[in-house]
Amino acid sequence: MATMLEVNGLNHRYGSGESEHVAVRDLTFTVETGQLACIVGPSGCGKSTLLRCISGLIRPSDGEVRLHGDEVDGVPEDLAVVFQDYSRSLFPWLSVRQNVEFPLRWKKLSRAERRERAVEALEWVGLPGVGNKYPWQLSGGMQQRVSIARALARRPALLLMDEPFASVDAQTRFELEDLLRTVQVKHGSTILLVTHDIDESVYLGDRVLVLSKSPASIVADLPVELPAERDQIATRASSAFVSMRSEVAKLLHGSGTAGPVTAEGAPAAEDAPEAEQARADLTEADAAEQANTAGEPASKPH
Ligand SMILES: Nc1ncnc2c1ncn2[C@@H]1O[C@H](COP(=O)(O)OP(=O)(O)OP(=O)(O)O)[C@@H](O)[C@H]1O
Repeated sequence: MATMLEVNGLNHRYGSGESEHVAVRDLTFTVETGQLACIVGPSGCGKSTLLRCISGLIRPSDGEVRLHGDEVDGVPEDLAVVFQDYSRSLFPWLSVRQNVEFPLRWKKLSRAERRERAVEALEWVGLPGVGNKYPWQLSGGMQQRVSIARALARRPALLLMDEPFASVDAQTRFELEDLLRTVQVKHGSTILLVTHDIDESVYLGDRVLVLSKSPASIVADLPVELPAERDQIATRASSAFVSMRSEVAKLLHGSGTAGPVTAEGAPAAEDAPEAEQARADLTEADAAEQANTAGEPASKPH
């Protein structure tokens, strides 16, 4: 399998002197073509900073990022990003189809080709026939599907997703997770998805990269040994899923002492404090993310 993304010795510092803050420390990893890699890390560890460096939105203090061998220096044309906050990334005054078509304006495509791609991408995400509606006429989950369609319509070499399902209800989240895996398997997309939800990282990923607390460094790079076809109920109840989720929780908490998690998802009694702490860290991260989505490029399609 060819390598799509290479991150070599990446460091990023904000500020300088006394106010210097190291957000990312010495990150090195690759993502292979066609892989869905999940990055999971605690709140504030530097996940978004890492994605900003990969997407060329900020220049790393040290190290390099390569996309299909080319050094990233500015936002690559064949990279797309899906953010958590769909309501700020879709243009309310454009129809759904026009939103999906919008970033294609910069590609050498005729109007008919742009329209064709938009219609096709909306079909991929299960939204045929809504092209003439406006985003605000759709549910939150549907709006996020439109954001995903807009990213896919560009046929990106790499799709970056920053907590893409953190703002929708649990049922919709499950549907969108399944949609993403279906689209990825069907179209061989290469995806790097950041989340602070352990279960989501294991359910979605072909691989899970676990980050440390701030500054982010890689604690583990784990292959997900689950069948390619996943099911929200059967997969999550399987022993392979439960054991991997427990391993990731232990790594995230950093103690390495948290014990097994029961098949029902509750930590085994003697290990409850560690596992619960890991979960609490992540719940806190969820709350912080919901409360503060500032800092992401607003109203700008990617
Ligand atoms: N522009 C900035 N200037 C200074 N510090 C920043 C800036 N952006 C982020 N930071 C700091 O860098 C650290 C990492 O932030 P980042 O947003 O990358 O983390 P994160 O893991 O994505 O957080 P969360 O899980 O809450 O989304 C934090 O301590 C944050 O305060």
